Amino acid sequence: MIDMQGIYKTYPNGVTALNGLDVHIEQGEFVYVVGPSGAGKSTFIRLMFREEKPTKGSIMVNSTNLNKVKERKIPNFRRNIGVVYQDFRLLPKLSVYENVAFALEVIEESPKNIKRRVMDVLDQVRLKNKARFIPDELSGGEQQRVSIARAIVNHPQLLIADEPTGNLDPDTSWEIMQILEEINATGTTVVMATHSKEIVNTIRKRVIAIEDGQIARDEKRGDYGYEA
Ligand SMILES: Nc1ncnc2c1ncn2[C@@H]1O[C@H](COP(=O)(O)OP(=O)(O)OP(=O)(O)O)[C@@H](O)[C@H]1O
Repeated sequence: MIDMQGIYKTYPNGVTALNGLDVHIEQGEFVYVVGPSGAGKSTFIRLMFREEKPTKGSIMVNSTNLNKVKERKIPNFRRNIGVVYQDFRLLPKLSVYENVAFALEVIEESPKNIKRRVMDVLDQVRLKNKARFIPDELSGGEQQRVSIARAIVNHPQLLIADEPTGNLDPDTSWEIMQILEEINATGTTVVMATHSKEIVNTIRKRVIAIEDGQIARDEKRGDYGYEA
Protein backbone atom coordinates (compact mmCIF):
# COMPACT_ATOMS: atom_id res chain seq x y z
CA MET A 1 0.00 0.00 0.00
CA ILE A 2 2.80 2.44 0.90
CA ASP A 3 6.32 1.94 -0.30
CA MET A 4 9.03 4.55 0.21
CA GLN A 5 12.59 4.02 -0.90
CA GLY A 6 15.62 6.21 -0.34
CA ILE A 7 13.60 9.24 0.70
CA TYR A 8 15.31 12.59 1.30
CA LYS A 9 13.54 15.88 1.89
CA THR A 10 15.30 19.23 2.09
CA TYR A 11 13.01 22.26 2.30
CA PRO A 12 13.77 25.38 0.23
CA ASN A 13 15.19 27.07 3.38
CA GLY A 14 17.91 24.41 3.49
CA VAL A 15 16.50 22.36 6.41
CA THR A 16 16.83 18.63 5.80
CA ALA A 17 13.76 16.98 7.36
CA LEU A 18 14.22 13.44 5.99
CA ASN A 19 17.60 11.92 5.47
CA GLY A 20 17.45 8.53 3.76
CA LEU A 21 14.35 6.61 4.75
CA ASP A 22 12.86 3.30 3.53
CA VAL A 23 9.40 2.15 4.65
CA HIS A 24 6.87 -0.41 3.61
CA ILE A 25 3.32 -0.41 5.02
CA GLU A 26 0.76 -3.08 4.10
CA GLN A 27 -2.93 -2.52 3.49
CA GLY A 28 -4.83 -2.79 6.78
CA GLU A 29 -1.94 -1.96 9.11
CA PHE A 30 -2.18 0.49 12.01
CA VAL A 31 1.08 2.39 12.38
CA TYR A 32 2.16 4.97 14.95
CA VAL A 33 4.82 7.43 13.89
CA VAL A 34 6.72 8.71 16.92
CA GLY A 35 9.87 10.69 17.60
CA PRO A 36 11.18 13.93 19.07
CA SER A 37 9.81 17.28 18.00
CA GLY A 38 11.23 18.32 14.64
CA ALA A 39 12.37 14.76 13.82
CA GLY A 40 10.48 14.71 10.51
CA LYS A 41 7.20 12.94 11.38
CA SER A 42 4.87 15.45 9.73
CA THR A 43 7.09 15.69 6.68
CA PHE A 44 7.06 11.89 6.42
CA ILE A 45 3.28 11.67 6.48
CA ARG A 46 2.77 14.71 4.24
CA LEU A 47 4.70 12.86 1.53
CA MET A 48 2.07 10.11 1.58
CA PHE A 49 -0.71 12.31 0.22
CA ARG A 50 1.54 14.39 -1.97
CA GLU A 51 1.30 17.48 0.24
CA GLU A 52 5.08 17.51 -0.10
CA LYS A 53 7.39 15.98 -2.68
CA PRO A 54 10.66 14.29 -1.76
CA THR A 55 13.91 15.85 -2.90
CA LYS A 56 15.08 12.35 -3.75
CA GLY A 57 13.62 8.84 -3.55
CA SER A 58 10.56 6.96 -4.76
CA ILE A 59 7.08 6.71 -3.26
CA MET A 60 4.22 4.39 -4.21
CA VAL A 61 0.84 4.83 -2.46
CA ASN A 62 -2.22 2.76 -3.41
CA SER A 63 -0.45 1.63 -6.60
CA THR A 64 0.14 5.25 -7.64
CA ASN A 65 3.73 6.16 -8.33
CA LEU A 66 3.96 9.62 -6.79
CA ASN A 67 7.14 10.39 -8.71
CA LYS A 68 5.22 10.08 -11.95
CA VAL A 69 1.66 11.19 -11.13
CA LYS A 70 0.49 14.16 -13.20
CA GLU A 71 -0.68 17.31 -11.37
CA ARG A 72 -4.19 16.98 -12.77
CA LYS A 73 -4.46 13.43 -11.40
CA ILE A 74 -3.58 14.40 -7.83
CA PRO A 75 -7.17 15.24 -6.70
CA ASN A 76 -8.21 11.81 -7.92
CA PHE A 77 -5.34 10.17 -6.06
CA ARG A 78 -6.26 12.04 -2.84
CA ARG A 79 -9.85 10.78 -2.94
CA ASN A 80 -8.55 7.52 -1.64
CA ILE A 81 -6.87 9.11 1.36
CA GLY A 82 -8.48 10.69 4.41
CA VAL A 83 -6.51 13.18 6.49
CA VAL A 84 -7.14 14.25 10.08
CA TYR A 85 -5.25 17.08 11.77
CA GLN A 86 -4.60 18.09 15.37
CA ASP A 87 -6.58 21.33 14.89
CA PHE A 88 -9.61 19.72 13.13
CA ARG A 89 -9.73 22.25 10.24
CA LEU A 90 -13.51 22.32 9.96
CA LEU A 91 -15.35 25.01 8.01
CA PRO A 92 -16.70 27.21 10.85
CA LYS A 93 -19.86 28.47 9.14
CA LEU A 94 -21.06 25.08 7.93
CA SER A 95 -23.00 22.58 10.01
CA VAL A 96 -21.59 19.20 10.98
CA TYR A 97 -23.66 17.65 8.18
CA GLU A 98 -22.43 20.19 5.62
CA ASN A 99 -18.79 19.84 6.67
CA VAL A 100 -18.97 16.12 5.97
CA ALA A 101 -21.17 16.37 2.86
CA PHE A 102 -18.79 18.88 1.30
CA ALA A 103 -16.23 16.15 0.63
CA LEU A 104 -18.82 14.25 -1.42
CA GLU A 105 -20.33 17.27 -3.16
CA VAL A 106 -16.99 18.12 -4.72
CA ILE A 107 -16.96 14.71 -6.37
CA GLU A 108 -20.53 15.12 -7.59
CA GLU A 109 -22.24 12.29 -5.81
CA SER A 110 -26.05 12.22 -6.13
CA PRO A 111 -27.96 14.07 -3.34
CA LYS A 112 -29.57 10.84 -2.21
CA ASN A 113 -26.25 9.02 -1.91
CA ILE A 114 -24.73 12.00 -0.13
CA LYS A 115 -27.45 12.06 2.49
CA ARG A 116 -27.28 8.33 3.13
CA ARG A 117 -23.53 8.23 3.31
CA VAL A 118 -23.20 11.33 5.55
CA MET A 119 -25.76 10.03 8.04
CA ASP A 120 -24.06 6.60 8.07
CA VAL A 121 -20.70 8.10 8.81
CA LEU A 122 -22.07 10.48 11.48
CA ASP A 123 -23.62 7.42 13.09
CA GLN A 124 -20.24 5.69 12.97
CA VAL A 125 -18.60 8.57 14.90
CA ARG A 126 -21.67 8.82 17.15
CA LEU A 127 -22.69 12.33 16.11
CA LYS A 128 -25.95 11.74 14.28
CA ASN A 129 -27.80 13.82 16.86
CA LYS A 130 -25.55 16.85 16.25
CA ALA A 131 -25.78 16.99 12.45
CA ARG A 132 -27.22 20.53 12.52
CA PHE A 133 -24.73 22.01 14.96
CA ILE A 134 -21.86 24.24 13.83
CA PRO A 135 -18.28 23.48 14.97
CA ASP A 136 -18.26 26.23 17.64
CA GLU A 137 -21.16 24.50 19.38
CA LEU A 138 -19.19 21.28 19.81
CA SER A 139 -16.51 20.08 22.24
CA GLY A 140 -12.99 19.44 20.95
CA GLY A 141 -13.59 15.70 20.88
CA GLU A 142 -16.80 16.15 18.91
CA GLN A 143 -15.06 18.44 16.44
CA GLN A 144 -12.37 15.83 15.95
CA ARG A 145 -15.04 13.20 15.34
CA VAL A 146 -16.54 15.45 12.63
CA SER A 147 -13.14 15.74 11.02
CA ILE A 148 -12.76 11.94 11.12
CA ALA A 149 -16.23 11.55 9.57
CA ARG A 150 -15.22 13.94 6.80
CA ALA A 151 -11.97 12.02 6.26
CA ILE A 152 -13.68 8.61 5.89
CA VAL A 153 -16.92 9.57 4.13
CA ASN A 154 -15.42 8.63 0.80
CA HIS A 155 -14.30 5.14 2.02
CA PRO A 156 -10.57 5.84 1.69
CA GLN A 157 -8.10 2.95 1.77
CA LEU A 158 -5.71 5.06 3.83
CA LEU A 159 -6.40 7.32 6.82
CA ILE A 160 -3.60 9.65 7.88
CA ALA A 161 -3.82 11.35 11.27
CA ASP A 162 -1.28 13.97 12.32
CA GLU A 163 -1.46 14.14 16.13
CA PRO A 164 -5.24 13.64 16.19
CA THR A 165 -5.39 13.74 20.00
CA GLY A 166 -2.88 16.57 20.43
CA ASN A 167 -5.55 19.10 21.46
CA LEU A 168 -7.73 16.75 23.48
CA ASP A 169 -7.93 15.67 27.11
CA PRO A 170 -7.16 12.03 27.99
CA ASP A 171 -10.77 10.74 28.15
CA THR A 172 -11.62 12.30 24.81
CA SER A 173 -8.39 10.95 23.33
CA TRP A 174 -9.43 7.36 24.18
CA GLU A 175 -12.76 7.93 22.42
CA ILE A 176 -10.93 9.09 19.30
CA MET A 177 -8.62 6.08 19.47
CA GLN A 178 -11.59 3.73 19.69
CA ILE A 179 -13.03 5.26 16.53
CA LEU A 180 -9.69 5.02 14.71
CA GLU A 181 -9.43 1.36 15.71
CA GLU A 182 -12.96 0.68 14.46
CA ILE A 183 -12.07 2.27 11.12
CA ASN A 184 -8.88 0.19 10.95
CA ALA A 185 -10.93 -2.96 11.69
CA THR A 186 -12.86 -2.39 8.45
CA GLY A 187 -9.57 -2.75 6.52
CA THR A 188 -8.52 0.90 6.25
CA THR A 189 -4.81 1.47 6.76
CA VAL A 190 -4.20 4.01 9.56
CA VAL A 191 -0.97 6.00 9.91
CA MET A 192 -0.94 8.21 12.98
CA ALA A 193 1.78 10.59 14.18
CA THR A 194 1.59 11.06 17.92
CA HIS A 195 3.38 12.36 21.01
CA SER A 196 1.16 10.33 23.34
CA LYS A 197 3.25 7.84 25.29
CA GLU A 198 0.13 6.60 27.06
CA ILE A 199 -1.77 5.79 23.90
CA VAL A 200 1.17 4.07 22.16
CA ASN A 201 2.03 2.01 25.23
CA THR A 202 -1.59 1.01 25.90
CA ILE A 203 -3.01 0.28 22.45
CA ARG A 204 -0.10 -1.65 21.02
CA LYS A 205 0.53 -1.34 17.29
CA ARG A 206 3.45 -1.10 14.89
CA VAL A 207 5.70 1.79 15.90
CA ILE A 208 7.96 3.65 13.48
CA ALA A 209 10.28 6.01 15.34
CA ILE A 210 11.87 8.82 13.36
CA GLU A 211 14.93 10.64 14.66
CA ASP A 212 16.90 13.21 12.68
CA GLY A 213 15.01 12.32 9.51
CA GLN A 214 15.81 8.61 9.68
CA ILE A 215 14.06 5.51 10.96
CA ALA A 216 15.48 4.84 14.39
CA ARG A 217 13.12 1.92 15.19
CA ASP A 218 10.41 -0.03 13.40
CA GLU A 219 8.72 -2.54 15.73
CA LYS A 220 5.68 -4.71 15.25
CA ARG A 221 4.17 -4.09 18.68
CA GLY A 222 6.48 -1.36 19.79
CA ASP A 223 6.43 1.06 22.67
CA TYR A 224 6.70 4.82 22.67
CA GLY A 225 10.31 4.73 23.77
CA TYR A 226 10.71 8.36 24.87
CA GLU A 227 9.89 10.25 28.01
CA ALA A 228 6.44 11.82 27.62
N1 LIG B 1 7.42 23.87 5.22
C1 LIG B 1 8.62 23.82 5.81
N2 LIG B 1 9.62 24.65 5.41
C2 LIG B 1 10.84 24.59 5.99
N3 LIG B 1 11.18 23.75 6.98
C3 LIG B 1 10.22 22.92 7.44
C4 LIG B 1 8.91 22.91 6.88
N4 LIG B 1 8.18 21.97 7.54
C5 LIG B 1 9.00 21.42 8.44
N5 LIG B 1 10.23 21.98 8.39
C6 LIG B 1 11.41 21.62 9.21
O1 LIG B 1 11.69 20.25 8.98
C7 LIG B 1 12.05 19.60 10.19
C8 LIG B 1 11.08 18.46 10.46
O2 LIG B 1 9.79 19.01 10.71
P1 LIG B 1 8.48 18.11 10.91
O3 LIG B 1 7.34 19.05 11.07
O4 LIG B 1 8.43 17.10 9.84
O5 LIG B 1 8.82 17.42 12.31
P2 LIG B 1 7.88 16.67 13.36
O6 LIG B 1 8.63 15.45 13.78
O7 LIG B 1 6.53 16.47 12.76
O8 LIG B 1 7.82 17.69 14.55
P3 LIG B 1 6.67 17.93 15.69
O9 LIG B 1 6.65 16.69 16.53
O10 LIG B 1 7.20 19.10 16.44
O11 LIG B 1 5.39 18.18 14.96
C9 LIG B 1 12.03 20.68 11.28
O12 LIG B 1 13.36 21.17 11.44
C10 LIG B 1 11.13 21.75 10.69
O13 LIG B 1 11.49 23.02 11.17
